Amino acid sequence: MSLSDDNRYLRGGPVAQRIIASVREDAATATAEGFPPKLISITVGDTAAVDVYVRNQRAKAALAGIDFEERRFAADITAGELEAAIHGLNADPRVTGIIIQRPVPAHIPIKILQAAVHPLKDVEGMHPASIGNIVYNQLDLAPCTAAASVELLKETGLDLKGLEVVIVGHSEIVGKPIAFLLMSEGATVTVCHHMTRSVAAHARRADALFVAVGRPRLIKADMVKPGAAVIDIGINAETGPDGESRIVGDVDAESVKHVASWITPVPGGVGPITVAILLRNTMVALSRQRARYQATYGVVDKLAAE
Ligand SMILES: NC(=O)C1=CN([C@@H]2O[C@H](COP(=O)(O)OP(=O)(O)OC[C@H]3O[C@@H](n4cnc5c(N)ncnc54)[C@H](OP(=O)(O)O)[C@@H]3O)[C@@H](O)[C@H]2O)C=CC1
Ligand SMILES: Nc1nc(=O)c2c([nH]1)NC[C@@H]1CN(c3ccc(C(=O)N[C@@H](CCC(=O)O)C(=O)O)cc3)C=[N+]21
Repeated sequence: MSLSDDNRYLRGGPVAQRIIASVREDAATATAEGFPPKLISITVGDTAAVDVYVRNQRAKAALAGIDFEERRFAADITAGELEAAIHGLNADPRVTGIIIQRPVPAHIPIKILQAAVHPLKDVEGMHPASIGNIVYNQLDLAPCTAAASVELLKETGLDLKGLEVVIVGHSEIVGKPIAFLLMSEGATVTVCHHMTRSVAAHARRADALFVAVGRPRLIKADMVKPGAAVIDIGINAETGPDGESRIVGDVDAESVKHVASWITPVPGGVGPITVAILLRNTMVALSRQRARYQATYGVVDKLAAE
């Protein structure tokens, strides 16, 4: 298929803008009704990809009318202290959503933190009780990056039913949820990881290739089927030839763009949609909390209840 360079790029900006515009309307209505949305981000230690994400969360939350607060903790904090902080946020009625930025330092088991977030405030769908929803095809609150990646694939117009999809990377937050979301859509899914014998052999069969590993230029042109859609999820900070720090993905875009029919740029691809979906998930969490509030107190309006 011959496409101009411009059409080859699946840009996330316009999709993100659409989502944020709709979140903004919902947030304004909820705020007027006495339920202002508030998102809390928890960061432990320092990671470049997290800094980029948090910076964009802050900027886009402001655009959408969602209150945003970052809580930063030193890398030597204990798991118990963090759990206590999360329990405090669970108990605070002003807090709608809590996101725990990954990675956390090795001495803190991430699962303990994810399980500490109340499922009604779990805006990433990472609580053990939440992640099961996508296995049961309840997809309205899925892990943000996975949902964002699938959203971008849909922009190609490809029919997902029976589509041959290969995912490289099987983390709980990206690769695995993408596999479940795509199975729900009827795709045939292969998942590769560091023990896969030949990632290239699998990748070359894919009509749609998702890559979430965290290794710049892991995927080269000879690993891609001509005409495929390539969704690059990697966010890696590296120093460019000019000595400046820059963000690159996991795909060698310069070579792959000549083989693939669609490729997501980094930056400007999956990342902006991830942020938009986090905000959308915050509104989904808010409406679940309102439903709980109504069921408990029999009123829809917190202000009217006072
Ligand atoms: N754009 C966005 O919105 C987001 C981007 N990211 C980015 O995506 C990337 C991946 O993130 P995340 O999933 O959290 O990372 P993890 O480190 O948790 O997972 C990486 C995965 O890649 C697999 N892997 C490692 N080496 C290879 C290899 N040589 N071949 C095949 N698979 C391999 C690992 O397998 P195994 O476990 O078997 O070793 C693991 O499943 C990072 O660059 C991150 O910054 C992450 C979240 C959101
Ligand atoms: N619990 C958790 N969930 C995550 O989803 C998660 C995480 N932890 N830890 C860090 C990674 C990384 N990540 C990014 C998301 C969006 C951009 C983003 O907005 N990128 C833009 C902007 C780039 C820029 O401003 O330079 C882009 O790609 O165009 C970046 C990085 C989410 N992650």
